This record gives sequence, C-alpha cells and structure tokens, in this order.
Amino acid sequence: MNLDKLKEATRAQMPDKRWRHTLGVVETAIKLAERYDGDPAQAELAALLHDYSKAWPIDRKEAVIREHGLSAELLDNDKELWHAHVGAWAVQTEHGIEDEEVLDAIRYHTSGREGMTKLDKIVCLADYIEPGRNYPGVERIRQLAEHSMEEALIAAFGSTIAVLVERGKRIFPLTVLARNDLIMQMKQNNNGG
Ligand SMILES: Nc1ncnc2c1ncn2[C@@H]1O[C@H](COP(=O)(O)OP(=O)(O)O)[C@@H](O)[C@H]1O
Repeated sequence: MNLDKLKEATRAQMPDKRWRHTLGVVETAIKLAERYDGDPAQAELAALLHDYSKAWPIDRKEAVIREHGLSAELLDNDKELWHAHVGAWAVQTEHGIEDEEVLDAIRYHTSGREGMTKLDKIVCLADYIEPGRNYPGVERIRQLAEHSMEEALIAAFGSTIAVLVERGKRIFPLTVLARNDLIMQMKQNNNGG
C-alpha cells in the first residue's frame, strides 16, 4: 500500500475544508499514539481515512448501507453517523485495507463503542480536538487529553450528548454505552492502582 497514493485518493473524496480537518486529525492522532504508547503508523492511516466518505452524497451512503448489508440500525439513526461505517466499507473495498483495527477505528470514530481499543480512542479523540476544532468546551477536552484519553473522551461524549439533548435530537445509544464503559474503566483503574 502506497501512503501517498492513498492520501491523494482520500483528498479527492472531499472539499478542501474537510481535507484540512483530516490533516489536523492525522497530526493529532500521531501525537496521541506517541504519548499513549500506540502505533503512530497505524494511527496515521486510520486518521487519514476516517472521513473518507463523509462528503459523499447521502443517497450514495444509503445505497452502500442497503446494498452491502451494513448495520440496518444505522438507517433509523442520524445520517451524520453513516459515513463512519460507509467509510470503513469503502477503504476496504476500494483500497484493500484489511487491518481490522484500522477499519473498526474508522467505523466507530463518530459514535464510539463499548470496549474501545487504543486505536479507536486515538482516532475518536483526535477528531474531537484537532487544531481546527472550535466548539464550546474544546479547550478543556484538549487539557484532559494531556493526561488521559479516557477522561477526555468521557468529556467529549458528554458534550455531544448534551448538545443533542439541547437540540431535542435522538441519541444513538452506542455513544452512551461508550461513555458508561469508559467511566467503568476509569473506576477500575483507580481501584486497582
Ligand atoms: N450518539 C449520537 N447520536 C446521534 N448523533 C450523533 C451521535 N454522536 C455523534 N452524532 C452526530 O454526529 C456529528 C459528529 O460529526 P463530526 O464531529 O462532524 O464527525 P466527523 O469527524 O466525522 O466530521 C455530531 O454533530 C452529531 O450530530
């Protein structure tokens, strides 16, 4: 696999603004991998590809979900969640990406999930805190990320859930499960020393 070709192919899927965001996520994911003993090359690849299908027309994303048997549950939930699953399918199909950890990190980067792997955490958190992000509370999440990915993600998921509640929108339950699971992990780590 040629990383430069993959970069060009990814860039071609999206407008410049989304590409700048992608580069910010790549930079941040590499830093998090270095800080938290992850694999920087794997983090770079997953971050590069995380929004691969974000800018695709909604009909194209829906067709992939229907025609290729992706989680049907997605169709009943916020369309913002679709690109993560469709993106994992697309990079596997179009570019032969077979690293399941990379595919899962792409698939769950928006919602999170229970039992998040280190790579899931790196990509999801990098997406929340890359330098181009500017939303209320982002500075606190960046600060938490200096010492704990789990604490930072608990705050990040909390802020997403709060915004959705504020707007009267439905919440895809996986994010609640992800946050609960991270809180449990923190408690166990604190008790276990
Ligand atoms: N649990 C959830 N339930 C419903 N919508 C969600 C949930 N988690 C995230 N979202 C939606 O997805 C959006 C996240 O998109 P964004 O942060 O732009 O992701 P990306 O990195 O793919 O650009 C949020 O604005 C929110 O509307």
